[in-house]
Amino acid sequence: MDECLPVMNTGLRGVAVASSKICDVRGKQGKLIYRGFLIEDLAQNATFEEVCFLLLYERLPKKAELEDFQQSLKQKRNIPENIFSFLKTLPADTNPMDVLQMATPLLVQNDLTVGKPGIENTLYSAENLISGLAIITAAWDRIRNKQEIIPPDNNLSHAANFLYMLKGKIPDDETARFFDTSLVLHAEHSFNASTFTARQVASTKAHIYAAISAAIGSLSGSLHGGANVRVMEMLKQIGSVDKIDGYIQNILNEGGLIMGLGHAVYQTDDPRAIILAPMSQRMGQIANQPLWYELSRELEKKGKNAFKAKKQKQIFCNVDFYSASFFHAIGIAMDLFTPVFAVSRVSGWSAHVIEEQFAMAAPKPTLYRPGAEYIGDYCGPDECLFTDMDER
Ligand SMILES: CC(=O)SCCNC(=O)CCNC(=O)[C@H](O)C(C)(C)COP(=O)(O)OP(=O)(O)OC[C@H]1O[C@@H](n2cnc3c(N)ncnc32)[C@H](O)[C@@H]1OP(=O)(O)O
Ligand SMILES: O=C([O-])CC(=O)C(=O)O
Repeated sequence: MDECLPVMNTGLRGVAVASSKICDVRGKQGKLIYRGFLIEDLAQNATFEEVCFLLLYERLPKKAELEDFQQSLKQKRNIPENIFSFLKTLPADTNPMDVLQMATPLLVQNDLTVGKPGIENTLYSAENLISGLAIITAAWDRIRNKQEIIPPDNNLSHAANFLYMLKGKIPDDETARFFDTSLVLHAEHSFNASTFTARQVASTKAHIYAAISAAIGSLSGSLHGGANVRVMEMLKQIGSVDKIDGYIQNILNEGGLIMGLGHAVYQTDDPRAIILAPMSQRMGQIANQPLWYELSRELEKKGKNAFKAKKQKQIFCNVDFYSASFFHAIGIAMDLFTPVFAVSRVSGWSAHVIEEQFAMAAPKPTLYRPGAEYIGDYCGPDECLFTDMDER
């Protein structure tokens, strides 16, 4: 290896690899900020569409701008029919994250701007992706359950339309608003693993569809967005409050993970979990299923205490801890939790792809290409000698 700065085997924790104007995560304080605005403020006051505009266009929209933006997203709900035909060829048990990752690049078909220079073209693609991912996710759930695909309802917001296309029923206002807020909460989180993936792909000058598809793959992992599914599996496995202690002891003794706890950046509770907890409680009450919130609440307390006793350090809730029981309460299938995360995060990923490709926060675009310390063989002081097959 030639001279390289040694930040090896640390997962790049604490290493800043780029400047960004999109998001600030202040881990010690538990603050999450999108383009200067606190997440608490956005969750309280902004719709998902407003947040998408903020992330993509760097400021909150004026009324007319928001209306145009909403209209533009609605127009892009009509994805090419052959995407549905493709989905219908897949086995019904295909993982929805794999489906989303496979189908996302097909959205390129109704985007004549791809490959053309100019930020306005990539912004068009970003809107196409924001609309498209929601449609694909809802349609796949219908197709795999042998139900008719529901056409979009352009009187509905992005959040309400997604739930409508998923279930065939227009959600009540409270559910629609809560779901919209959950999309706001999941939209952006600086250089998390999937966003870094998207930016790295974008840095090669690959188009935004390639970057988003790669990011979906990255999000699917159980240490990242895929944790929300594992949280729900864990809650189901525990099943009742009296089983929590035993579950925790087993998991910690086996060196396993309590899903939804721990974070690479936050050293306090994730502000999104703090907002999601009462939303999960409320939706659980409405669905007449208070158990999952109650289990989560107890598991949080007991899990944190047991972790402290075992490791002599604290652990905190991340976004996936309460999103699981929240999504469950509003009737979203467990294996759709991570696709729903992607349906929201595509907005943040897109903003990052644009920032990366158009050097919006840096002097010029740069290809990511870190080094690695080679610790493999040299077969002696120099390189190995190639041996013929029958001499090995
Ligand atoms: C949207 C998101 O991506 S949010 C994260 C979603 N992921 C999860 O919820 C999965 C569970 N959590 C984890 O695996 C981790 O906390 C991560 C990957 C999120 C963050 O990890 P890091 O901050 O890098 O911590 P790291 O993995 O080094 O763990 C530090 C120590 O805490 C332990 N630890 C971390 N999280 C947990 C957990 N949830 N349960 C039990 N132990 C844990 C580790 O085993 C490790 O122990 P050790 O020091 O004895 O080896
Ligand atoms: O920032 C991270 O590492 C993970 C996370 O919480 C997110 O992507 O929302």
